[in-house]
Amino acid sequence: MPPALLQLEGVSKHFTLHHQGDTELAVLDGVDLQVFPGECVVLDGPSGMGKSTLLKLAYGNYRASAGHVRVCPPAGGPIDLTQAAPRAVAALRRETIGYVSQFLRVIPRVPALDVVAQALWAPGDDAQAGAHADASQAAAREEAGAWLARLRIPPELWALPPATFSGGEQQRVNIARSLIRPRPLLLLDEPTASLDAANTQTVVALIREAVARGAGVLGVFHDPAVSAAVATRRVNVASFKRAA
Ligand SMILES: Nc1ncnc2c1ncn2[C@@H]1O[C@H](COP(=O)(O)OP(=O)(O)OP(=O)(O)O)[C@@H](O)[C@H]1O
Repeated sequence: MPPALLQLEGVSKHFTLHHQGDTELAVLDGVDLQVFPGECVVLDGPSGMGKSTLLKLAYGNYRASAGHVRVCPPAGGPIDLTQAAPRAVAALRRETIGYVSQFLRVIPRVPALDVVAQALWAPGDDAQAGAHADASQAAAREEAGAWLARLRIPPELWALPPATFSGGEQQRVNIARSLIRPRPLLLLDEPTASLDAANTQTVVALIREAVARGAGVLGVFHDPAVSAAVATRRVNVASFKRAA
């Protein structure tokens, strides 16, 4: 069996609510979970159980209160996000982990086409001049255009910054930006939440294509039909609760 792309071992996450007398909120406890290449693990469980929190732990947005969160990059051994330096986390996010949330973090004044194409540029490309950087940026923009077209963003919007786009348009730009680079591990937090039926089907197809090329996917889907269409395995987050 190939090594796990993501391995959570004995992971707990508690929040300290400082504005409520430092009350401890225990959200996840004893999480043992692995994601392997070529599978789509769907996280189930009632609202507020900790599904998004688990994805944020796997992306390094939240630091685990206990345990280990290991991500395996294409070259080299696993890296423990609970101990990794910020530079190592940034490299993992660039090359190994794709994360789609419901919201696009809008970058002011950057056209939608470049918001997507930038995910393909080599680090520093945007600061470099010269024929090589120009050619690689042109190729990245061409590929970005193909992704935006597939996700039905009209070409007249490509040159505009997405700040004024509709919620569904912003979400599709976000999906294109997060998936255009074929990273091995994808974390998807309700990626179809504000999409119409046609775009939802496109995203289902994109997820299946990623799994078929060997990516490992860990996702949360509000729509049971989407979840059924992509899941190869299900894990109920309610099982990661401390016994009362
Ligand atoms: N940064 C934070 N600070 C304090 N509490 C938090 C924080 N993030 C999440 N929580 C709490 O952790 C619990 C789990 O939240 P989370 O968003 O992970 O649930 P979920 O299962 O994804 O819910 P839903 O299905 O409604 O999206 C909630 O009670 C939430 O209030």
